[in-house]
Amino acid sequence: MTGTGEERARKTAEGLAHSSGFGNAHTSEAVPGALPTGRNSPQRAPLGLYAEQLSGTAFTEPRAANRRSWLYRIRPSAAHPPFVRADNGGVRAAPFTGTVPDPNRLRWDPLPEPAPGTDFVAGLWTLGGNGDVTERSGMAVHLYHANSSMERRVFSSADGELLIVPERGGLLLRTEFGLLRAEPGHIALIPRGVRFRVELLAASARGYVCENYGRPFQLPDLGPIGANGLANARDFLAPVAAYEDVEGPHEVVNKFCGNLWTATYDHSPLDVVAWHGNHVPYVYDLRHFNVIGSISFDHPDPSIFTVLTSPSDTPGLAGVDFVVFAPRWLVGEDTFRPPYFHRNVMSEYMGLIEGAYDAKTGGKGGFVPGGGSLHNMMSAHGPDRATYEKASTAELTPQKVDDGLAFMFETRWPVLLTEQARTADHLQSGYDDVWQGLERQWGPGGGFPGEPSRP
Ligand SMILES: O=C(O)Cc1cc(O)ccc1O
Ligand SMILES: [Fe+2]
Repeated sequence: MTGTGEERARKTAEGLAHSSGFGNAHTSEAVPGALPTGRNSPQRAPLGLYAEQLSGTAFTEPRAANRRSWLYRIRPSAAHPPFVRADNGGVRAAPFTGTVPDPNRLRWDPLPEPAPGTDFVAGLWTLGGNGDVTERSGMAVHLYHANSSMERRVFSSADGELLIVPERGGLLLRTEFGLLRAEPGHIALIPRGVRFRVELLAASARGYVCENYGRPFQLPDLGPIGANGLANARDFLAPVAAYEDVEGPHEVVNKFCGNLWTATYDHSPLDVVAWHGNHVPYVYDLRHFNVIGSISFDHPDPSIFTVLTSPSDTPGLAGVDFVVFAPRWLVGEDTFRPPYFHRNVMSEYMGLIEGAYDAKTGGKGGFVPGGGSLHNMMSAHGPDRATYEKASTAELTPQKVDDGLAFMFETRWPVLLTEQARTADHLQSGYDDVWQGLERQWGPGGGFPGEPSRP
């Protein structure tokens, strides 16, 4: 092969084939006849392959929730030497007990430049989270900043599902199920336990990861919205089978109960020639999100922007929701149109993929792409002063909000910080100031010009 790794990866990523539909019973074979028909585990799997089941839910979970796939591979995953502990780098896991839970509103700038040769795994940096990996509950917020492709090395998390949100630089994900390309503006969803290698499609790559320790993400119910809308199932793209038949050492990095472990296989573990099932990775282009909103008055709660939800045992209470603030029209009459002032029992981590967010000022020291904010349980937040002043006096003509793409990981439990997040140089100071100067309007002479004030 010729060309740089980056060029090779880009060529491979072009024109990828997919199998579409969230939650479908997908089937795929890279070689005709590799996928058995009529049964999962024939006495001898076709073409000398080994059959292996990968279970994402307990065998006995209800059919609607059950996730599993059958993989037909050159060597069974079981053929490996012992895993040994590896350096955790910037990766941390729940329970997050390293810092005192902090009720303050916090905001970070983007991660600093990584050292040369930092791949996706080495570039992972945990901000915080909640729950407990050993109990399969809660979530973690990670960020990544990488400048190198993974080589002869794959990663998987036994602790949770990985929802990857690229902000800068495309990723080619070589998974056990085949190839996916995730550019900024897309999300990638890697189910628990699925092995994958990340190759960069640009000189560097930056983004966010929600590690969902709880029940797998699913599309939210639509209730009165009807049978269509928000994220449509057909826009989620699974890969088609594509296998590597490569001998020689390959490092498998396994995140298990919070620590990184590594074992060296003597062949590529991405050797799946055919597969079928519904425990599969996906990419989804957030531009396909069908935004629903108010066409009369008032600002609806952002739950209408839910792309994916990880339910808990309590109906309507998510372990974590992934919510996107995509381009949309605002037409509400007599309405304060940006996000309202609020205190929320849920905790909100927000990131910005591009442009600006309509509740916050961008630019240096503001809410910027690659940065993030944390508004923990019951912390008071909402539009900053500049946004409030502008929106409360704006002329309410129809307005297109299309200068940014923001998202939120909204979780049922407070997000507790890692020590590295609490002490990071890129933690902004003075975030509280954005709500300073919201002067009283009540009282004689107060109120808006031309409107009654208290006598
Ligand atoms: O705090 C935020 O910016 C997120 C958010 C957006 C919105 O439209 C309503 C509530 C909310 O928490
Ligand atoms: Fe909020």
